[in-house]
Amino acid sequence: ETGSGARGPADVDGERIINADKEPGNWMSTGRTYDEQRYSPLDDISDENVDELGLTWQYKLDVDRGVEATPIVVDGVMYTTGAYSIVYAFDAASGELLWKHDPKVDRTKAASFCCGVVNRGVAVWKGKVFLGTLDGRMVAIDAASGEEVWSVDTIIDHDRSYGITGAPRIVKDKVIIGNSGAEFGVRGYITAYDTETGDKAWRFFTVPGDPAEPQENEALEMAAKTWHGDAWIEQGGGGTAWDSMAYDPDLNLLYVGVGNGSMWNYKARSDAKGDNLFLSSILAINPDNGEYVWHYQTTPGDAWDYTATQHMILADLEIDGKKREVIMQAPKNGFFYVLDRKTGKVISAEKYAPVNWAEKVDLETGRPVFTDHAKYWEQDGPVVVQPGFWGGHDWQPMSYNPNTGLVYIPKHYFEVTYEDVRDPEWTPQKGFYQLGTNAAAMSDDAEEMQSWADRWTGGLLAWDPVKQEKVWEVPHRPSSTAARSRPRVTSYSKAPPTAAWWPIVRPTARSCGNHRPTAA
Ligand SMILES: O=C(O)c1cc(C(=O)O)c2c(n1)C(=O)C(=O)c1cc(C(=O)O)[nH]c1-2
Ligand SMILES: [Ca+2]
Repeated sequence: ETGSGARGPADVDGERIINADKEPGNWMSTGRTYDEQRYSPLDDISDENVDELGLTWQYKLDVDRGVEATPIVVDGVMYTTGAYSIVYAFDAASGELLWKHDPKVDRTKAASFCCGVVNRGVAVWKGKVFLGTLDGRMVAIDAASGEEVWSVDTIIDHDRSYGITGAPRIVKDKVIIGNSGAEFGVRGYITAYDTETGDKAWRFFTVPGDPAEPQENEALEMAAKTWHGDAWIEQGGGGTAWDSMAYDPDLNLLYVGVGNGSMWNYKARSDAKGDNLFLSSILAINPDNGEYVWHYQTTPGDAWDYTATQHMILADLEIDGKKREVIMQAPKNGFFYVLDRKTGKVISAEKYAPVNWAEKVDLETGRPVFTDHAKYWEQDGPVVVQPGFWGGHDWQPMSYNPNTGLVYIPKHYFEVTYEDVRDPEWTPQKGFYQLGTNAAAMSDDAEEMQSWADRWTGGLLAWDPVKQEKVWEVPHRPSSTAARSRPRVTSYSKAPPTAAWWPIVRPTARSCGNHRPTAA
C-alpha cells in the first residue's frame, strides 16, 4: 500500500516502523525497520528477472561529491540527501522533484571532515524530515513544503572539527544524532532532541571528560579509570558515534556504535595503558533518558581507527538449540561479532577478513588476544596492519535475510602501514589530522604503489552468523587496470608539520567498485 492519499506526507510514527512489514512498499527509517535488517519483503524482483531491470528515472544532484544516503520512501515520496547535506524530496514513481532543502553548509570548511562532505540520509516522523548537517545542526523540515521548522546547533565546541555525516534515528518522539571528527581531536557524544520542539532531551558522552572535573554520570566515572596520561584530555579522546544505531522496542534499548580514539596512537593518547572506554564499543542506552545500560568493547585501547560505528543488525538466531536475541556487527577490526543484545555478552566472534592485530577473541573474557606485530608504538619503523584504517568493512551497510539466515557484507581487503611518530608536534588544530602516527605513509615509487593498489580490493560476502563462517563471496572486479589508467594514489610528502600528516590514499576498496580479491 503506497500513496493512498489518506495521510499527509511523511506521516510516520513508531507503530508504523514497528509494523513495517505490513507496508512493504515503504522504507520508513534508514535501516527500514528498527532492527536495521535492511531486508525488503517485496518479491516482484527476483533472480529470474533481475537482468530485465532498467533505468526508470534519474536526477542530477547539485554537487558531484560522495553520495552515501539510504533514501527514505513513504507513501510515494522519496526523501534523500546528497553532498553538503542537501535534502531532496521526489515523487518516487516519476522522479519529479517536489522540493529541495539546502542547509547552506559553508563550502570552505570541507577540509574539516575526514572522509568527504557526505551525508547518509534523513529520518522522517509525523510530517517532518530530520537532517543532521555537515556543520553540526539538527534541522526539522516540513515534509510538505521543504521549509525549515526548527534548527538546533548540536556542537559543543566549534573550535574543533566536529561534523555530522550520519542519519538520525527517531525513537518515541526523540530524534537522536551523534557526530564525527575523531581524526582531528574531539570528544564524542550523542544527543536526543524532542521532535516537536527541538528541545534537548539528553546527551551521552562516549568518552570521559577531564578527570579533574566530575564526570557527567557513573558510567563515565568508570570509563575515566581506563584512560592514562593527559594527552587525550586535550585531544578530546575521540569516540565519535558517526554512523550506526539500532533500537529494540521490547527491551527499550538503543544501540550506538562508537568510533576510534583521538589521537589514534595509543601510546601518545593514553601511555599505551588502559582500555580507553568507550572507544570502539557498542553501547546500549535507555532512549528515554540517555542512561548507560551496557557496553561491549571490540578493540580495547584502539590504535588503528578500528571504529565500531559500522552498521548493526538485531535478529533472533537459533544457536546451540536455543533462540538467542542477538546484535551483530562487522566492525572495521575484521571480526564478526554476535552478542546477546540484552546483556552485551559476546556469544561468538570470528574473522571475516584478514586480521593480524589479534589472534582471536577469547569468549571467556570477551577480549581480543592481541599480537605484538601491530603495536607500532613499540616497533622501529612502519608495520603492515590488517585490516587498515578503512577496515574489513566500513560504513557501507550490510543486510540480513531472515529466510536464508545469512548476513551480506560489503567487504574490504585493505592493509596499510602504521608508524609511531617520535617527535610529535601536535596541537589540536582545525582541519588537520591529529593521529600521532604516520598511517599509510606510502612510497613514491609507482611500481610499489601499484602493488598496494592491487591488494586493495573488495567483495560481497555472504556470512553465516550462527556457524560464523563464509558461505560464499563474489569478488569485485580487479582494480589494477583502473589503477593504471587513472592515478589514484597521492602522497602528501610536503604536508603540514603536524604529527599526523595524512598521505592521502583513497583506497580503491572504498566504494568505487574496482576491486580484486586476495586470499582470505
Ligand atoms: O572518526 C570519525 O569521526 C569518523 C567520521 C567519519 C565520517 O563522519 O564520515 C568517517 C570515519 N571516522 C572513518 O574512520 C571512516 O573510515 C570513514 C569513511 C567514511 C565515508 O563516508 O566514506 N566516513 C568515515
Ligand atoms: Ca575515524
